[in-house]
Amino acid sequence: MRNANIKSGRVVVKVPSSTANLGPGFDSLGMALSLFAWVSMAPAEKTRITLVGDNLQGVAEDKTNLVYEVAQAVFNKAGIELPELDIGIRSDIPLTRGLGSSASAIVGALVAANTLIGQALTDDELFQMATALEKHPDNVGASLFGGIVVAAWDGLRAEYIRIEPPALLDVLVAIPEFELSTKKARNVLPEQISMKDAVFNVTHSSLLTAALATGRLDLLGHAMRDRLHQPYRASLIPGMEKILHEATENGALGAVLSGAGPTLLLLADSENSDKRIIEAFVKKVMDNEGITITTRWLEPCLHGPIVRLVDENDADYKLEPGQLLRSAEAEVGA
Ligand SMILES: Nc1ncnc2c1ncn2[C@@H]1O[C@H](COP(=O)(O)OP(=O)(O)OP(=O)(O)O)[C@@H](O)[C@H]1O
Ligand SMILES: N[C@@H](CCO)C(=O)O
Repeated sequence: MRNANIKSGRVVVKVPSSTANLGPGFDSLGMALSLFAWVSMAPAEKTRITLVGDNLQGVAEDKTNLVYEVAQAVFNKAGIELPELDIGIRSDIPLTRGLGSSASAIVGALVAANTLIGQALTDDELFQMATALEKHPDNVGASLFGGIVVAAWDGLRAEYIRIEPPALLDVLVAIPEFELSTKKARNVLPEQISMKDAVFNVTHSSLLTAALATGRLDLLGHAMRDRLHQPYRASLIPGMEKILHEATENGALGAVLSGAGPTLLLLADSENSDKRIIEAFVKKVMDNEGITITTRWLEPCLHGPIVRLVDENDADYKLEPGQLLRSAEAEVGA
């Protein structure tokens, strides 16, 4: 058993959501977004899990909860026993919509648990664990490091490089009311693709990465095209094909399926794009398909998790986990 430096207070972690793939960078490119989840964690006599807000319906409130399980994986790896936890989770990230809700929960749990045990694991160990749990590094990399992450995982080890997102990039997400699990959206993908389509994706993903790294917003429309996953997923998301094909004619820099979907993501130039036209176009297409969507303008999030250790003996923090998370926005930063 490792000599643990277990913190006595409560850890509160704010984690960004993420979009994966950015079109051709399937399982490789991710970008953190300004929509957040919070995980709070403290050692306890008996495990309690408190869910806050409307976005966590159906999430387990016992020891099968993803956040609890991931925390235990951290303690196991560090050789520390901490079986009972008081956990609070608040999320503004809708579940199973392609905005990395599971990745943010995994990253929040990893960082909170690791903070509780005095940073026993390195950032690299957390990234390797997160990738193995999520099975691809794009969402977890973005939530863990912020900005844009270019990552590759060979099933054993993941490597990444973080890129600072171009300035002046606005992000419209159109979130359908229906859910689409990553599992279902991966099941429609073919086992094999043609050399022609493979070459298309390698070249476009490389161009996209270079365009993002050098701020060439003018190339995004060309570079964000994909033949590896979006064409196969289109049947699951009415309106997607039209939005992807016509986005640039309607003022966007480019449009893609966000992660495994069903959310659609459109990029805009915050100084030169007419955001009203882009949003009206998306709403009209989805309305014609009879799909109800929520639209939100977001920005790339430049930071990974923000961590705060609070002393529960402090009168200000004598709060239930739920209340603490409600005030977490103010405490841990907007
Ligand atoms: N905050 C959370 N706490 C516990 N479990 C969560 C939390 N957020 C997500 N999950 C789990 O993750 C599942 C959603 O994962 P899934 O990969 O299907 O979608 P996603 O992560 O929202 O989308 P994508 O991976 O395409 O971006 C939920 O059904 C739930 O089981
Ligand atoms: N790269 C993954 C992301 C899922 O969130 C996919 O598209 O299946």
